[in-house]
Amino acid sequence: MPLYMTGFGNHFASEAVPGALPIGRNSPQKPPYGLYAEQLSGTAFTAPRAENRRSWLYRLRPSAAHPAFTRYEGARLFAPGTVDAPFAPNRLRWGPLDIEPQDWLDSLTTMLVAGEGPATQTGVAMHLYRAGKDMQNRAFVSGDGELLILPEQGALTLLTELGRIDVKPGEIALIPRGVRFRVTLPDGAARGYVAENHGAPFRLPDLGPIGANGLANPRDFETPVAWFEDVEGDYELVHKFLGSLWTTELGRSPLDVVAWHGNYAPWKYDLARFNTIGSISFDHPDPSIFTVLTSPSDMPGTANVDFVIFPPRWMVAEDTFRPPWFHRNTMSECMGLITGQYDAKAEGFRPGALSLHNQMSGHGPDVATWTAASNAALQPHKIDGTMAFMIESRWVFRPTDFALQTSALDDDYDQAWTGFPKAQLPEA
Ligand SMILES: O=C(O)Cc1cc(O)ccc1O
Ligand SMILES: [Fe+2]
Repeated sequence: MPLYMTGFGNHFASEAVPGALPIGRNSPQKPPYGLYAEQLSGTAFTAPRAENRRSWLYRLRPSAAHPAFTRYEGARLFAPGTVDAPFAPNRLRWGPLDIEPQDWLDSLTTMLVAGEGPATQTGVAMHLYRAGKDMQNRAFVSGDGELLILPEQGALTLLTELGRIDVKPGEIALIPRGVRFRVTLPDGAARGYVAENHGAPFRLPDLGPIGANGLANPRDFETPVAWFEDVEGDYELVHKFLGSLWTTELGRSPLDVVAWHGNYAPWKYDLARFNTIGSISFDHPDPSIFTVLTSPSDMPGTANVDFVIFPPRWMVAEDTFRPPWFHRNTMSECMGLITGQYDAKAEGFRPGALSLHNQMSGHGPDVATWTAASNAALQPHKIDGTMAFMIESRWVFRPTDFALQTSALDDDYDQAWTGFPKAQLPEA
């Protein structure tokens, strides 16, 4: 069982071998045991202290020691670029994809990309994974963004440079940009979502009048203690860089960090710990009250990407249409479902599915949901056994070729909003 240290963005210190972590300085002339000191910077050296993120790693060999990268030919559906042709403002929805025999890396399938991407450090990409075997003797790293991993089926073990994380459906994990890792599957197969954030690192949202507590509380984020594998021999490293994949042969495991300290580290979080807040009077509040994490952009209050969840919660609002209202939004909304049913869609949105409501496209409850909610007795009611999520961005999402061509694409999604009766005005 991996061990964890708690707190979002804390300055941690951990050693897998006693005496491996230098005390009182980052880069001694001779680190303990001949380890190599390496700084991993997740923000500019000069970022303000409250935003500055970096860790110091003490490893068996420097990560600089590797031959040149060449083009990686696996993971053919991962990061292949988006469609250049004019893209209609249609609402889109995809059913879940089947699990494949590949490992986690090769199963990654890019569906949507918002923003310009890694070259300008803006936007977010939505990938799906559907893996059937362990990653062995190879590791992956994204230089393009941090990876927010959302399991939907099957647990994952994330073996990272900074430690081991066990994560299962209902929990999420984050691998910072530049951290190397491999994935094994304790349940033999796994499926889920990955949001790759190309912009500013995710942080907890401000709470404003909510106060000092609530939503995702910092103490519930768990970062693993130092762990390493001492493996010599064939070992591949696949590196994602500017949207394409590159490979090199290391001859050793890159997961060889014996000790580390700092505040740039992977973590996991159990979504059941989210302190959900909602209306106790009337009206359906804006879903920003469900923000778990936010990546700000240069426009105040306008996220590069927000990660928002729709957890189990009580509905008690009076004289209110309780489900999400009809709306059009300058932000673009991509949604997924971990378990249960989503309260805006009575039908057709299954766990593992994905939906897209881009900037200014009209959406909201489907006809069945609208009919039921307009006539429901407004007793206190618990929405239970569900976990939907939204990746919301100020940038428009564009689909990949695969996303537009797969048979998982629902060719009838507009049907969700047909058949609404016309409002009846009083006779003049
Ligand atoms: O479109 C959606 O289903 C997401 C959403 C949920 C909600 O409660 C309010 C607004 C909103 O965009
Ligand atoms: Fe919406």
